[in-house]
Amino acid sequence: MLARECIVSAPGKVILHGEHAVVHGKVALAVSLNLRTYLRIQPGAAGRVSINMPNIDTFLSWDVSSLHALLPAGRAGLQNAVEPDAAVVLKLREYAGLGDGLEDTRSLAVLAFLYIYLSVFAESRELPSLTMAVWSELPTGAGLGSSAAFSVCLSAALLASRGAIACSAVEAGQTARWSDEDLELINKWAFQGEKIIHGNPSGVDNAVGTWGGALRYLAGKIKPLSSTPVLRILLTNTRVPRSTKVLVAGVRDKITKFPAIMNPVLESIDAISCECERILMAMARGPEIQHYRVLEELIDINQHHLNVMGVGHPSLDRLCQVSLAHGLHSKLTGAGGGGCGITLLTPDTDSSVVERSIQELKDCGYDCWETSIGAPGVLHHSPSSLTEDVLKILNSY
Ligand SMILES: Nc1ncnc2c1ncn2[C@@H]1O[C@H](COP(=O)(O)OP(=O)(O)O)[C@@H](O)[C@H]1O
Ligand SMILES: C[C@@](O)(CCOP(=O)(O)O)CC(=O)O
Ligand SMILES: [Mg+2]
Repeated sequence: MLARECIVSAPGKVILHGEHAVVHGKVALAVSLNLRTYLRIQPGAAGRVSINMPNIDTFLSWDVSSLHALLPAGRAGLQNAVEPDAAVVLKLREYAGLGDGLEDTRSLAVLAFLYIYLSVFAESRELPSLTMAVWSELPTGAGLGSSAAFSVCLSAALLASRGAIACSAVEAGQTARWSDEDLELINKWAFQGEKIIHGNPSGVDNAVGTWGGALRYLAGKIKPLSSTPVLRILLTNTRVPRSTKVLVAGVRDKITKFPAIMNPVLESIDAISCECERILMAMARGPEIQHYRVLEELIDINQHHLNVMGVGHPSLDRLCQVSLAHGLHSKLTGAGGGGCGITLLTPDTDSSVVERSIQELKDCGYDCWETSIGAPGVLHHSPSSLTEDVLKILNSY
């Protein structure tokens, strides 16, 4: 059996407030980014499954017949995306030669692919031969949700290829969205991919990757923030590598060790997200400079909380100091421990201040750029809707 061809993309995200706390049932506010992950599935060489992930320098190929032995027992059906079972994940690790306990970039990506591929096709009589290529504009492991964009793409492309969600041809030069029902299913399976990569994800990143735009996320409940003001944000990548899985586990340990100390911090972050949402709504009706002053204070308080939770890093402290020297307020975004931070630009920020801040942050060895937020969620592409660069990369596998 050959897989159907399918090209998809999904955006990264920025968490304005609520990272980590959202894993423990608190509110997070997140917005999609104009940086995307692109993934193409093609009918591959007969009897082979090949995956090409140039961002992480990983190129692997297996015999379909050998993958059959890995099909999970007790198949739950496509609508009930099942939690990755530890024994199943261990079996996949052994099969792919990844060894137990390996949490590196490549292992997690390979496991996420194998898990979603085998689960999505578990009920069909045959496993399809296919070639997958994935390319991302997002930095990997930097807090911008590359794992979720990857998981959303995997889920959408494999479900479409299986015929479980709509997969009709997209007109030349165009992209298409899926129905809400299809998006729900994409999101469910992407969440399972995130579970492999993050261990214990909240689901906010895959929700943004699936639906795009700005949203409020609380314990699995997604509320689109329909009327938000246009916010100008600087993104800074400290380029300090870190793993979301390790950082999320560290926060959980701290909460277990010091519940009476950490729970009030989580409550406070929840209140920050709620206050931020209230201000954003008021700004959508008529922005005033005082609103920006409140947003700046909320950023500062939250950054202190994130440090208390143990997910700060000297590189992020430096970002906050450099930007504050120019009157700008920053906090980490995503899992922290390095990776990216956001800086709020306000209407009274002079363009020369922005330019000087960007230059000073670059002088620290960081990447820094003004971003645009609110991109569409997962998209189905015609090949001609892709830029030449992306098409060239996907076509080379
Ligand atoms: N383009 C990609 N190709 C392959 N794997 C990817 C890609 N982008 C992300 N991943 C997977 O996601 C992981 C990074 O996820 P994570 O630590 O959550 O950081 P973030 O989501 O902030 O980028 C990588 O280790 C890798 O397994
Ligand atoms: C820390 C957390 O809140 C966000 C992680 O985002 P990222 O993987 O660092 O992009 C974890 C989660 O919500 O699953
Ligand atoms: Mg992630």
